[in-house]
Amino acid sequence: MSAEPAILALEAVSKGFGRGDTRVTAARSLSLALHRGRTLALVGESGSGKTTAARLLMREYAPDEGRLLFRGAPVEAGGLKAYRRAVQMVFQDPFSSLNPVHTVRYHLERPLRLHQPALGGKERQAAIAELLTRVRLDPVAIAPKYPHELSGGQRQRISIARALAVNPEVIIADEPTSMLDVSVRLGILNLLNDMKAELGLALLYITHDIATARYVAEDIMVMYSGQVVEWGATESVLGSPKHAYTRLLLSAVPDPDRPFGDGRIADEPGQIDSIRQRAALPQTEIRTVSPTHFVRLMPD
Ligand SMILES: Nc1ncnc2c1ncn2[C@@H]1O[C@H](COP(=O)(O)OP(=O)(O)OP(=O)(O)O)[C@@H](O)[C@H]1O
Repeated sequence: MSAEPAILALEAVSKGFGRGDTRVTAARSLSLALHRGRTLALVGESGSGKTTAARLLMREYAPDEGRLLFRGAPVEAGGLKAYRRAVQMVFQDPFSSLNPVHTVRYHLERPLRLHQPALGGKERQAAIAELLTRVRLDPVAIAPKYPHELSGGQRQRISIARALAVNPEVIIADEPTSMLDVSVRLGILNLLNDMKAELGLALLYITHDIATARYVAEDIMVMYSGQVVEWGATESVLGSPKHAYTRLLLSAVPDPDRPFGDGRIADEPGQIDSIRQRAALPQTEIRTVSPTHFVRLMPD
């Protein structure tokens, strides 16, 4: 955890969908805070509420209860433009997040035109080259290409460059490597780590893969059924997990000493699901906990 004030925070936020018997509570009194130069990993199985948390942070959903705070204050209507620039998202699917009819240059030109209208043509081209270099791509070779001419890893690098084009303070990366070949995942995670360090970004790294969370995040939050069951410094949470569900997620990693060893990363959602079913973790045992106080709610 960091002593610096949070750039972005959810404070006791709840969000549900549907009505009556079919109502799903996707976030229950969820609190989290993102700090400059730090990564928070949000970990949990499919359906635990990770993407809902991301959408609440992106202001795609309004909370039913609780507050979103940006630099310590609620976002007013007048501050929306600054907020949209400051908080950027990198999506899971690099294949659908780029427009197939436009070149890489176009994808980077657009946010630059929108958020830095004072840049002249030459300056804008220099900014595009700088962005591509920053994400470790060759500007001359890559700028004129179309998305179908790029690998999945290269596309995800373009998505990251596009997010960086507006000088964000926060990047929310929702499963940014899960659709990529195992061989390029580590490169993308390293790039996100480098961007955090070089640009002082606050990162929210959403994943169902606890092994990669350990690799990129200073802090970790484990979600189950819409609520946080455990959080803290990554090394202490994963080194000595207090909650049975955290231990289950850890047990799905084939070899904790070699999380990237041979490509057997535990990133199949079904794998976690089946472990939960085998252990018969009861949904009813999960109750709302206070955002700063996490206890073992489930039997060991
Ligand atoms: N727009 C929506 N309408 C109705 N239900 C929703 C909506 N979005 C999410 N849910 C439900 O809320 C719960 C949490 O979903 P969410 O997508 O946040 O989980 P997740 O942890 O991100 O899962 P995944 O890893 O599969 O993306 C699920 O039960 C889901 O079905």
